Amino acid sequence: MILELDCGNSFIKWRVLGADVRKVIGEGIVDSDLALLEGLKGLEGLSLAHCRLVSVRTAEETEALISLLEGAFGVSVMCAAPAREMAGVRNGYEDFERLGLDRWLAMLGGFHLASGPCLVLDFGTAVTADFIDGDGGHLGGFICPGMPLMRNQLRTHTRRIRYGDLAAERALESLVPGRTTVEAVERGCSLMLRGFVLTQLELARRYWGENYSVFLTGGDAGLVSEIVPEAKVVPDLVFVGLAMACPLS
Ligand SMILES: Nc1ncnc2c1ncn2[C@@H]1O[C@H](COP(=O)(O)OP(=O)(O)O)[C@@H](O)[C@H]1O
Ligand SMILES: CC(C)(COP(=O)(O)O)[C@@H](O)C(=O)NCCC(=O)O
Ligand SMILES: [K+]
Repeated sequence: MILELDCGNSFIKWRVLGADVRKVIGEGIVDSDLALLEGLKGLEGLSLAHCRLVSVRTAEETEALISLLEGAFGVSVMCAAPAREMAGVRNGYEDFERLGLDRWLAMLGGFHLASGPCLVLDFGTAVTADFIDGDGGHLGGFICPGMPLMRNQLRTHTRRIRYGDLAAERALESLVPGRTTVEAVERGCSLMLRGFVLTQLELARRYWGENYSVFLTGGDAGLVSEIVPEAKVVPDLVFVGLAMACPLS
């Protein structure tokens, strides 16, 4: 079995693949290392032969997680590392090591699935957009605050914006002008995301006309998917790239 981990700024996404790697034996989204261990220990018959991981956390946090996993399961952990070029994609950053590894892997996955020009949009703590040309050249990208950051900035820096998670979820059932604070904020932030997405699509059209693929990934991809009907929603896009960057043989 193979354990795959995507350690983002807010959550760790994990899954366990079987001997037939097309079979997902278990998966989850957790907010701490300990919750990850608990989730894994809850899997019956778990026997890990390999583990591969991508992290955008600090080296210290990532190393702590790796020792925890090595101690608990006796596996060695393979980590995705920055590269100038991989699987036909050329990193477009001036300093290739500075490009977020989750972005890099999602790009590898997207270009592999599209075999052509593509726009990769990831909706996590931050929202990122990356443009990959038909020849695999990364043209660059954009980073802006994601839904959790936008709403928390408003909650933190104003005195009268306070509401709970359940109300937030309900508020997003519609996008008409809000009549309560929670509706006004949640829908306002959701429209900011949609505006960002529409601008990215415009830029993609300027580069490639109609001849390009769009991929949506990250926990909040569902907030924008209806305005991009042509997009492929691929929740495990980072894992697709992770398998390419950390092959087992
Ligand atoms: N099952 C889930 N658990 C936690 N967050 C989720 C879940 N499904 C969707 N989300 C949304 O995903 C967002 C986090 O996205 P994610 O891609 O995990 O971020 P990051 O990679 O930065 O940790 C949260 O704002 C939350 O609204
Ligand atoms: C942009 C990010 C914060 C996104 O992280 P996420 O929202 O997925 O947790 C991450 O990819 C990162 O730390 N990147 C390094 C900076 C850069 O890509 O330029
Ligand atoms: K992420």
